Amino acid sequence: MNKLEIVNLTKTYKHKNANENISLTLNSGVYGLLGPNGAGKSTLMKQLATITTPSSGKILYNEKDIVSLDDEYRALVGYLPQDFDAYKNFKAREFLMYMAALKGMNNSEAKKKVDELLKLVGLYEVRNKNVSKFSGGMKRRVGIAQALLNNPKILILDEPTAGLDPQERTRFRNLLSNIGTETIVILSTHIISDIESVAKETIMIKDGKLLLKGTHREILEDMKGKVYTITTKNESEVNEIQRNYKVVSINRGVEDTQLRIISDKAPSYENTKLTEPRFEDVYMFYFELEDAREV
Ligand SMILES: Nc1ncnc2c1ncn2[C@@H]1O[C@H](COP(=O)(O)OP(=O)(O)OP(=O)(O)O)[C@@H](O)[C@H]1O
Repeated sequence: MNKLEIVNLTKTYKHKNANENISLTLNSGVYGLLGPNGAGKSTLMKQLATITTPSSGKILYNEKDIVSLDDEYRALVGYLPQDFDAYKNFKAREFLMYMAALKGMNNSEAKKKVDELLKLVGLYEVRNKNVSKFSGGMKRRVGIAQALLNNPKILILDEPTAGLDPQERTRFRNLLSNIGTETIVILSTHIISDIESVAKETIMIKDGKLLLKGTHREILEDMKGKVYTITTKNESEVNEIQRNYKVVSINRGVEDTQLRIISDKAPSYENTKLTEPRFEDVYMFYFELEDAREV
């Protein structure tokens, strides 16, 4: 069994609820945590990683409260914080060996694991280079490697793909699909395509509250009948549509302009077509345009 239960979790900072009454059950597999800035993703992850304690509610691992499991629980967790920064004066391998020692691994076990992970994240060739010389994406990969040192049963990754280039992102996705089978992986991101390709379920939060949790297919099913394309040659119509609807994208062609919009009711413009929802539409439906544009 590998089960995390989050029960009515609330975290209050001063007078603000960063998380409010969140209840979720998670089993092995990859979960994508999606939400705009300030939604409460990092706060939820910090509580799962025991970096911060809940104001109320509880977290159970295999039916036991993680507070009472204490170090036994921590030994099962790998965590990549959002603001992860490897100690700059360390070389990559040296840093991972140091982290392995902190996690209580013996030297020969650590050497084997560190080299394995350096290869896995594609940093083996540069293992003896100073982390300070690394790009943002390479530093992130060091962070991912340190989170994997103890073969975690629960892997918490706060924006793991921030700063990764497309090639690094693909490598990361492949890596995740290999570890996801026996580990509970929770990853937060603003990048919808990360979630589309690796997550078995998506958890969406906004203003600290759980909006929905479901498989890709379930979430898209809910959006059916709400996404339309409108094609027009009339620029004032384009402006009017932008004022009145949630617009996911605008394609300006030579002849005409096509808008992709979200609406509960069919718009009455001449060239309107109901279309199949995509994940970016879901994001747009629940969150705001500025975030959707980051995709
Ligand atoms: N230590 C803290 N003290 C006070 N308020 C905090 C603290 N940490 C988070 N908050 C507030 O709690 C809310 C949720 O923050 P959190 O960092 O969890 O969001 P997030 O979804 O991870 O955002 P982002 O995508 O920008 O990282 C925000 O309003 C934030 O300002």
